[in-house]
Amino acid sequence: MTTVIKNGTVVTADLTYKADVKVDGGKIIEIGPDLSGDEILDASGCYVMPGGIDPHTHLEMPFMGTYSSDDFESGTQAALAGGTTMTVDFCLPDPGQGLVDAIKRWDNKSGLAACDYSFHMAITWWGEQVFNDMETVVKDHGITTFKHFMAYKGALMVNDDEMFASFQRCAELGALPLVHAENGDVVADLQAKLLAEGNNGPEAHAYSRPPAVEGEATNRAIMIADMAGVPLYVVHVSCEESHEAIRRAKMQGKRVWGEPLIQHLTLDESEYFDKDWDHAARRVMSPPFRNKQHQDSLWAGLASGTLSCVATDHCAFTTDQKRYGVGDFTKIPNGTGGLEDRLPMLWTYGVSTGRITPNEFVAVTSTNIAKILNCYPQKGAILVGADADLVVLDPEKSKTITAASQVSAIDYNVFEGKEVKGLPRFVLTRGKVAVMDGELKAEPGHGKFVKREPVNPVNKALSTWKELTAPRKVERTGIPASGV
Ligand SMILES: NC(=O)NCCC(=O)O
Ligand SMILES: [Zn+2]
Ligand SMILES: [Zn+2]
Repeated sequence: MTTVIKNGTVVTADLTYKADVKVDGGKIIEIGPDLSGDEILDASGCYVMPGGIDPHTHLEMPFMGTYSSDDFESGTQAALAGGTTMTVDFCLPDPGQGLVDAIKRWDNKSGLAACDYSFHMAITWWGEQVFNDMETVVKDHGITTFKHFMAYKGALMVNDDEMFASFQRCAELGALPLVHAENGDVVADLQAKLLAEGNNGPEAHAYSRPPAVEGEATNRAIMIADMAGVPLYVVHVSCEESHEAIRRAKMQGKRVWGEPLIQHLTLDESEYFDKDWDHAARRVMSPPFRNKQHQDSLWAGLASGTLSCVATDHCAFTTDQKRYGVGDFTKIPNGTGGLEDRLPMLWTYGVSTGRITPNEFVAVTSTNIAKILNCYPQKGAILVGADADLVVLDPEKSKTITAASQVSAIDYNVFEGKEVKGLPRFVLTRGKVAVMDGELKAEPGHGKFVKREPVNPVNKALSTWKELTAPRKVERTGIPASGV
């Protein structure tokens, strides 16, 4: 059966034009005027765009003594409700656990995904098995991105020598390292000091993670990636210090990409000073929300291209789970939600305000990450042959965000009360209509794993240049006899 999206304006990362889009067998089969088909979706007054790709989610993630409350079933339905048609989740091996073993757990969890998804693999410890498994993960499982936590000391954190070893392995395999950039040693010390002083509320979470610890770690990761001859992707860039490091690296010709979150772009540190403990704790995440100057820096990065993708880091804990940390802020599970709200919030606070253009909106919510993750143009494109992952966005449709009306399984929403404009009229996931006239019709189990190929052109260019400019032994004749 063919479906035609009619009378809309196609908006991609680089073009805006009037055309109908015809879909069959999960793929885009034709783009042009006056198309006919079995099912017609009227997109009058709407923009037809590639579905959002959220490169950073933690669904049913075991973390800080509990599990994040949105699983693949509720999380991917929330994603579709907001126009996101692909999520990339993090596979987390336990200490000492093999990487392939960890994938099995994530495969088991993802069976009820309603939209397509892929995985990043986290490097949570280092050893021969990890070194060997990395090749299997890339070649047999199509997971080509490896995350390194520079924070969460005593849990997920890896040290510089482990990171350097892993980055070099990524370079050999054509894979891409990712970093959570915060200096975990300094954070741990600051946490202990704050607690000892009786500073145990959620605001102390922000005090323990100042922008400087993020800036230092970002610089360090960039240097290590440069030494290893590999590109680098920095997740949840929240401040000018980290953005500045990425900006400088880019100007030096280094292949470094930065990912701000919709939360950091639109919510600020004043949330932690709220008198209501629950309100503040619900917003505890790492890195924490920052002030307006940092937000301006992130917006400028999106407009100028020094920051590349907007994600959510969706890691949703209920109020009861957050209360594990009453009396000790270090025990508040870190993470917030956003999957359902990323596109409408970015449209409202980015496009409607003139901070970014509609084409830039598509670039930072979909196309850029599809290219970085090497799944473009299967994903992130409106082209014949691409997957029919599409969002038909009505720029006039508005709503007030409330927890009561959300799809996500948690009992609050960090964007509660925000008025947003620019909502999906239709969402298609591989050709299947998951949002029909604004109503969610997602089908748990429809989602498929997206396998990715290693060695994208950036890795290849970088390794070619590194090899060409590598230090070389000087061949000499007439070397004098040793003085000994
Ligand atoms: N960001 C956060 O606070 N929680 C999720 C885990 C992570 O990405 O650091
Ligand atoms: Zn993180
Ligand atoms: Zn995360």
